[in-house]
Amino acid sequence: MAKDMQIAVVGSGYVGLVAAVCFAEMGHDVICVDNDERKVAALQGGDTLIHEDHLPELLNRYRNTKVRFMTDLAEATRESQAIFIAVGTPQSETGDADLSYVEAVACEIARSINSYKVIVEKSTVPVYTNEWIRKVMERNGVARDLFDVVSNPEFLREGSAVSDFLHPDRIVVGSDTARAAAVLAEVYAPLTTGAYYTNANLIPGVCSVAAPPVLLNTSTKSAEIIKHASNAFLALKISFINAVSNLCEATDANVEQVARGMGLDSRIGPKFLRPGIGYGGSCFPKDVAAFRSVAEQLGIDFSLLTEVEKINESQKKRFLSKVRSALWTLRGKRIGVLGLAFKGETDDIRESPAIDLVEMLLAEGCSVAAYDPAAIKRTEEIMPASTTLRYASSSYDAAQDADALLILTDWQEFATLDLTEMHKALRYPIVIDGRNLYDPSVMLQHGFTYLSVGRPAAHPIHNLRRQPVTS
Ligand SMILES: NC(=O)c1ccc[n+]([C@@H]2O[C@H](COP(=O)([O-])OP(=O)(O)OC[C@H]3O[C@@H](n4cnc5c(N)ncnc54)[C@H](O)[C@@H]3O)[C@@H](O)[C@H]2O)c1
Ligand SMILES: O=c1ccn([C@@H]2O[C@H](COP(=O)(O)OP(=O)(O)O[C@H]3O[C@H](CO)[C@@H](O)[C@H](O)[C@H]3O)[C@@H](O)[C@H]2O)c(=O)[nH]1
Repeated sequence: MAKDMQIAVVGSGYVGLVAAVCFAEMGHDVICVDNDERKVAALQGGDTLIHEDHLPELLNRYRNTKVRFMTDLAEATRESQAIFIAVGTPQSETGDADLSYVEAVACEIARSINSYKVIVEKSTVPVYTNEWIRKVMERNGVARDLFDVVSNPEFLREGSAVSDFLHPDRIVVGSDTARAAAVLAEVYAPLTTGAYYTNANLIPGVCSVAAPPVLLNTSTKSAEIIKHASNAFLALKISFINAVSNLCEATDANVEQVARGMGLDSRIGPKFLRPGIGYGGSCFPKDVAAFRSVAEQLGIDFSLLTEVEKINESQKKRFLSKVRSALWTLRGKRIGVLGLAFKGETDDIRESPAIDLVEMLLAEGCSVAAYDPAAIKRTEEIMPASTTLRYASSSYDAAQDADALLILTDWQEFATLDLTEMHKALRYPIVIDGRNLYDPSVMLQHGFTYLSVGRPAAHPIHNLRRQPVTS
């Protein structure tokens, strides 16, 4: 039964598309619906539209067979047992999650429902959303025994989305009825029983050695809160280490040593203790704001989250001050920038701190040559090239004749630059690294002035003159 369950996924953005092809990989038949006709046509033709490891391979394996893409939600509703809603829940002006896309989908399901369905919140939504979906269904005349609403939050990260989906730490199912919980248990059975991991056709590097994930059954409200609380806690961890990194800079201590010393305590753990230029992306900024807003509406003081946001904002300004401290004045300076995406291995630029920094540099009168392995096309759409902004063809092209090179995204390829080439390309050998990709002593050996986050700066003598390369 689990092998041939018919599932609908509504929304074929990041989460919807990854969920659709991964459900197919788990053995299910999937209809993936989007109201963007252009997107549906591209997906039918095999274009994923996003840069994500393993996604093209899975899309091509299953498109138009086990995964059908369409715009017709009514048909998808009628044919499926479980309908996963994975549409956007962007931040509204007040900080709340804008749930209008979720509501529109619920209304459309209500119009076409013909037998018992489990409606699954896969989008990140605030507590009580399941009750609102229920109300929308009932207001549209759907009998209460024709549906259940379940919360099944998604924890995948961009850049490792397929691997995260097929090999999650936990699968949270918030359901208030045993009937709906049983349907979700069946959907995820290939993972939770471990059966999927014995498949001979596993994608190399994704799931070869896997302990089956824990299936955690909770109430719907608890599941909704688990998602917001998890993202807010991870954001808090990042802001905490960023604040600690500032303290390290003020005392000439080294945040990497401090983070390692903290992370070895198993109660703290080593992950999400990388300092940088602040968190970004389509999730943390909006989800922290939405969680804060939920607390406010419930009359609960959660000003800790306001502090998390404040530290995150100030981290970008602090990085700009670091650039100023290395270059004295900024007007007219030529800056090479490595990285536009909000993190490495993705072309997503939503709420990217790198883009914010490029905007700040341009506002200061700098000219910028920026390079990113995958995100230039998307960036050009919101920030076209101009007399002061050029998109470079490589890291070395971005560095050519620049007064300083900034590393703003943690792409793996930026951690393995040819430092001798880079030194030759730059007008002054100054690297300001917002992601701590290099060992300061190695940069010093190569003759760079090297500033990073929360670690003592490396300054060769006569650091503002071009230095001979020593390696
Ligand atoms: N991006 C992530 O890494 C991630 C991870 C976990 C959870 N989430 C959550 O998942 C949700 C989706 O995020 P995303 O990044 O995939 O969003 P996205 O913007 O990439 O995709 C949303 C898709 O929904 C489609 N859509 C909107 N209204 C529709 C409708 N009425 N019918 C059919 N399709 C419709 C849009 O055309 C779009 O393709 C959000 O709530 C987000 O917070 C995202
Ligand atoms: O130690 C760290 C870890 C991350 N970041 C930054 O934090 C942001 C978010 O990174 P990450 O969490 O890896 O990426 P996302 O794809 O945004 O994933 C987060 O948001 C998703 C959407 O809700 C959740 O599903 C994931 O579990 C959650 O990790 C990025 O700007 C990173 O550069 C740091 O600065 N330091």
